[in-house]
Amino acid sequence: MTTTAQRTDGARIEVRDLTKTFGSFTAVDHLSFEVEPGRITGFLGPNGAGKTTTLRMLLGLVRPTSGTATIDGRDYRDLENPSATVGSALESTNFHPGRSGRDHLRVLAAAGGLPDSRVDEMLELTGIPAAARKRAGEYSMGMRQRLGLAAALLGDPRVLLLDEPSNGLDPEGIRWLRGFLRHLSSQGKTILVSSHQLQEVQQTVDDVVIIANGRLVRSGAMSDLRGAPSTIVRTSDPDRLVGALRVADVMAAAGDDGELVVETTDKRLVGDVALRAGLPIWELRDRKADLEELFFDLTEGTNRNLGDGATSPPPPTERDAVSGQEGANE
Ligand SMILES: Nc1ncnc2c1ncn2[C@@H]1O[C@H](COP(=O)(O)OP(=O)(O)OP(=O)(O)O)[C@@H](O)[C@H]1O
Repeated sequence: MTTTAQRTDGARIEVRDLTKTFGSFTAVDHLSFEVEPGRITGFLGPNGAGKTTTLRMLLGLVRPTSGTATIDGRDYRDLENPSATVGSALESTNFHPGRSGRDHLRVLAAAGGLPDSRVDEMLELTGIPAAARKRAGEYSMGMRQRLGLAAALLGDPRVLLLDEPSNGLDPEGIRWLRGFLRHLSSQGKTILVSSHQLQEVQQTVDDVVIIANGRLVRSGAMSDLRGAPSTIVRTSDPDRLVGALRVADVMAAAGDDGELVVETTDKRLVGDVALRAGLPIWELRDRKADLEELFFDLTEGTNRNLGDGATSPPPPTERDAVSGQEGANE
């Protein structure tokens, strides 16, 4: 791993007041957010929220109606060395089915002026060296995802844009991807990952950007979004324990299924208060606020693809795509 061994100079992604309309339909609506180097950022939203359209604008594949989407301070098309700046894997399916994984990467490497040795390094790095000679049409979904990742990494880019990279990976593959992205971010790379798999995202990302109906609904560090950590406790008489905790200056409220949510992480304190009150402890554990809960609270009922037609978009056309570049990076 010679080329990925050092820490890279960070490159920020900046989306400012970005809007994209298709006819009368607004797919992305005055969206602003930043993605920082050395961090993994999850890009979340219900189906049709505008994630892919935003990623395509960042890659210069779709022209914004207004606003800007820059990488390292520039529009994609103004980057001096695009393949060393940004790598992307937007879809995992569009490799030429008759071409081997290695040949596919060689074509991309040649186009980017990179040596063939880089191809073998990337096949190794993404765990598919044995599949190098196999035709891409025979790859499993998980292997196509890894090949897409290998293609994205060819130019050792400072920024990675990945659309649903864990789709089709088995549990071992998902664990591998998590470690792999963590390794890349520790080198200072800027990683933006769209995903629907919230449990997985929760374990992988440092920051999230959540959008709905093309608009930002929340962004920030996972640790801030989760709210204050607290403790779950279960006992025979929850009301009495709430009273006893209040005397000890600790607030508690009823949660689901007879449990209490206590506003402290000090489990020993909760246990001592219960003991003094003569109450049994049936369960005592940390409560980590759930990304899934937060996501549904923020985006409930906003899936435009399930609408009644009044708010649905027109059928996709290619006329708004930047001519000649459509699909160039995929
Ligand atoms: N070329 C196009 N012409 C018309 N409408 C489009 C076009 N491209 C995207 N849209 C619409 O814009 C909206 C946002 O689509 P987009 O693919 O960006 O959403 P997404 O958040 O990536 O969704 P998913 O999670 O399903 O991939 C959708 O309703 C989609 O149908």
